Amino acid sequence: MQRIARISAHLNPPNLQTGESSSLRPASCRSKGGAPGFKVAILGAAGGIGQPLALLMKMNPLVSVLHLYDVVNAPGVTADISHMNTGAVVRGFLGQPQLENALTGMDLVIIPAGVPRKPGMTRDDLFNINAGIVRTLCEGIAKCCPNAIVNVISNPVNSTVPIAAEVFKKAGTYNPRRLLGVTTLDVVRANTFVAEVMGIDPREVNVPVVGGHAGVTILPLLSQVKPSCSFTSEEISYLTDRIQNGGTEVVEAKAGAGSATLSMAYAASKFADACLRGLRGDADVVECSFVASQVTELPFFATKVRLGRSGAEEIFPLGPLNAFERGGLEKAKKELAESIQKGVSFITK
Ligand SMILES: NC(=O)c1ccc[n+]([C@@H]2O[C@H](COP(=O)([O-])OP(=O)(O)OC[C@H]3O[C@@H](n4cnc5c(N)ncnc54)[C@H](O)[C@@H]3O)[C@@H](O)[C@H]2O)c1
Ligand SMILES: O=C(O)C[C@H](O)C(=O)O
Repeated sequence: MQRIARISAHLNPPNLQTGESSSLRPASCRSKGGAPGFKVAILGAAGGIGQPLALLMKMNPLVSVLHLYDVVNAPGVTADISHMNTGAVVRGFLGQPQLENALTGMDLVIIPAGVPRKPGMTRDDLFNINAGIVRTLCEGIAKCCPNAIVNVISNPVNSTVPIAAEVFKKAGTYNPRRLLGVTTLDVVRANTFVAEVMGIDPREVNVPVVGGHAGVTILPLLSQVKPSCSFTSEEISYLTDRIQNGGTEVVEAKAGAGSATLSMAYAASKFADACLRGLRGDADVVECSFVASQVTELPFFATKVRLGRSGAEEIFPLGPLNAFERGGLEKAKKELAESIQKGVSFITK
């Protein structure tokens, strides 16, 4: 029987629509669902972030089912990823008519769908295209998997998270704990750049990065770095600037070919894994995320959050800030307030 399975894998090409193997396969080859675990969908799975993120989620032992949705190329990416001999069963979904099937039953939905920046653009320049994409996808989530945890990657995150919240409110499914803007790349960069300056292993560094995910709204709290470090004012100025402009550094280096994709897929997979560990009931799963918050007067703000079975179960306060960070916080709040309002108005106007 095993020999038949091996031969049939070569003879039966994947279904061109979905990337799943065709019905010509013998019953002995039916996908049975692999190991127990969580069901995860990636929306925008054929993109620069989506593809390496799909690869990393297929490698995650907590994932039993992986749905890959895109408006282009989903079957090819699905066929490719599905050959990896890891536990998750992979299914592909192509185009709007297949969105509902992609979302039904999902525990976690990750959204990297949308256009990336080119040199000279701000993240806010992406609003006109990405706002509508995020709205449509979130309408699908509200209908098909209203209890899923949602990780929003599409930029501008400072506006797309409020858009998602308003879509869910309109549908009557909003649970602020389950809507999480992904700011992990800021922390990943901060850890890397601080480790370079201090001459230590980046895996041992933890820099809280709060606020939002664009320019001055990205606020690294260098006074709270673990292990505790002291920096000169020159180092603080260099590190703050590099962390706030890390995205632009990559956009310029890629010279028109997009923005961060590989480091972002790493960051998104790290954050998704934390969400899944929280869903499993692990204790003390803490990551920074842009969430509905009462830490400041703004309705959304990124801080450390504790992830649990129902999403962001505890939102940590900012902790003690030095004068430099207090100044940065005021600048961040001013820009964030406008970006949040822009997202809210997109749905409510
Ligand atoms: N949060 C962060 O830290 C962070 C980091 C990097 C990039 N981003 C953002 O992530 C987004 C994606 O970046 P990328 O480099 O992967 O872009 P990309 O253009 O390579 O991929 C985007 C994918 O989205 C798909 N898509 C477009 N409309 C869609 C729809 N309606 N439904 C489903 N899929 C759709 C495209 O077909 C494409 O495959 C951008 O908005 C970018 O700015 C965010
Ligand atoms: O900079 C971008 O446009 C993409 C992303 O937000 C990043 O920080 O790399």
